[in-house]
Amino acid sequence: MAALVSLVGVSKEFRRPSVVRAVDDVDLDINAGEITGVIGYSGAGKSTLVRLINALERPSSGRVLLDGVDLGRLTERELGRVRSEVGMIFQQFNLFASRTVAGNVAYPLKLAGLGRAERAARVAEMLDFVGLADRASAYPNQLSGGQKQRVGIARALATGPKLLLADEATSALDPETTADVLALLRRVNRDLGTTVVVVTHEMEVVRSICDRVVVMEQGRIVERGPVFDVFARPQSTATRRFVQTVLHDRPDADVISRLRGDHAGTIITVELVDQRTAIFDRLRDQRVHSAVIYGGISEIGDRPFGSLTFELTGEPDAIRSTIASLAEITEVTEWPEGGV
Ligand SMILES: Nc1ncnc2c1ncn2[C@@H]1O[C@H](COP(=O)(O)OP(=O)(O)OP(=O)(O)O)[C@@H](O)[C@H]1O
Repeated sequence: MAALVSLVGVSKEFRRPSVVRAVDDVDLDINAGEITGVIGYSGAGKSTLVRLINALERPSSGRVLLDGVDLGRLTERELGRVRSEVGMIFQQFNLFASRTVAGNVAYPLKLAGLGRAERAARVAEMLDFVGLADRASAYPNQLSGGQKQRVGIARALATGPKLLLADEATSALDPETTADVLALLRRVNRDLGTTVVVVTHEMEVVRSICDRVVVMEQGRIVERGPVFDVFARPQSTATRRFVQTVLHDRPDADVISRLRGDHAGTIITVELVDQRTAIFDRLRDQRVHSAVIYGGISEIGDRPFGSLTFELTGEPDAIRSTIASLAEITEVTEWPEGGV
């Protein structure tokens, strides 16, 4: 897949008040046509990474290429043109309070030199796309947070950029509004073909819309890959912690000891990756009684993902062969009797 953005050995140091390496020797390709999530805790370097991509910051070393063009080699004037191919939305929306919704969306079109009629047509088209056609003459302070971000998206996309950068774009919104704005970003990607980079500290944002994820810690990329793979096999401690914030299907030690109090049988947790029905087929074959006592299934992309915890009761031999049979098709955790 073609990279729209490539970072090659990029570092960014800030020297005041003391030396901080906000981005530390990062190599990264952002694929054209995908939604890439950049996740990390506060201070990991996410915002700096994004500001390097739209040339608001220049790297201390390394190269940033946008569509094959090395941003470091461009003049300020050429950079201006490149920046118009990159839209950006922000946590605090950054709308002009003194301009109407239509005026906000028209602003970048004016800068790009479009005439009045062309501007009006494009503004109408964009407001229609984000579902705010009826609020064109409202002012930002008359809008909800979700509506403000829709205006931000319409404004960012008005000039038809190839790339949309979303820096914590849903962090100031409630969960329901967040889901609406994320659905809109997905539509931007699918319907307009815009490549999207989403900076977030929330794994739910990554789970719900991203194709790929990059995990940052102390300026470095500690993990990357397709979202499904990273959820299924998180490698770093930071990634595992992020994954746990959205997957509530795996019992922890406290849950297991509580379950033990109510269930005298053998307790196992079965990972569920794609093979929803096969697990039940295997359980049906055996002379073992099984009951689901904990678990959950969610989706990543369009694929089911989760785990189920069963209590198995029956003859020890039959239980052993059930577990062996399940282990042929998925990962099985058998919780020891004495606690975990
Ligand atoms: N202009 C600057 N001058 C000095 N230090 C900076 C500057 N911008 C960022 N930093 C420092 O670089 C590091 C990375 O900051 P950055 O904002 O990129 O992280 P982040 O992951 O986006 O965090 P947050 O989620 O809190 O915004 C931090 O230690 C920060 O204090």
